Amino acid sequence: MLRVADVHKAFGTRRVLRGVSLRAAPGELVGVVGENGAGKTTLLRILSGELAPDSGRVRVEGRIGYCPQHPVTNPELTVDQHLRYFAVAYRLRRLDRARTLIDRLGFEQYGATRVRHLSGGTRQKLNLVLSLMHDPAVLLLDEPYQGFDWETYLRFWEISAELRAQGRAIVVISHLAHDVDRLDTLYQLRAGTFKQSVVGHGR
Ligand SMILES: Nc1ncnc2c1ncn2[C@@H]1O[C@H](COP(=O)(O)OP(=O)(O)OP(=O)(O)O)[C@@H](O)[C@H]1O
Repeated sequence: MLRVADVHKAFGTRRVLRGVSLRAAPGELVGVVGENGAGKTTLLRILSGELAPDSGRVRVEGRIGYCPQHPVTNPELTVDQHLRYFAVAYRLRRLDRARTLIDRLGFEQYGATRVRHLSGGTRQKLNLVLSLMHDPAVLLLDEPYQGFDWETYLRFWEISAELRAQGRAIVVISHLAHDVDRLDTLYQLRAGTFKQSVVGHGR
């Protein structure tokens, strides 16, 4: 469960978020849209705890999985080294879930490849797996399918639908109008606040 109430954030004189409130319940798939520079990434960084809001409340129940807009990977480490590194950070004993996700996203052949030799789309697949491998209760995904080919894009939504059915709360930043049908709730960020619509087509 994620609850956000009246969050404000300014950078200097630029007031990016001016009273943003949002809820994502277990089993709810929430989309956040808005123009470039509207403040979507800023909001997700605040929800993940990476950035402090100037004011407002953020309450998260359960573990977070955060897939940031720009991969957090190290170009010199291999895919498998990333898995091991994140497994330690997440205190995971097994990598089964990460391996299953990698198989489903179709990059199992790159385990021993350094990230700097991966394509942009494959790097983004790894970024997504790193955010999901500990089975978080609350997923914060910032344009998670950037650079994905069509098949992988569809696979991403299939995985999201399964996680929603398993009771995970999911917040996805999206640019694509045709994603709307997959969501339960859509928040449009405009002039620093939300306009919310219940779309409910996703089920
Ligand atoms: N660390 C920062 N310091 C100063 N300004 C920032 C910082 N981070 C974001 N901004 C500004 O805040 C505004 C919102 O940026 P943000 O990245 O949140 O937008 P966005 O909606 O995610 O955009 P996009 O769709 O292009 O990814 C922009 O004007 C940006 O320049």
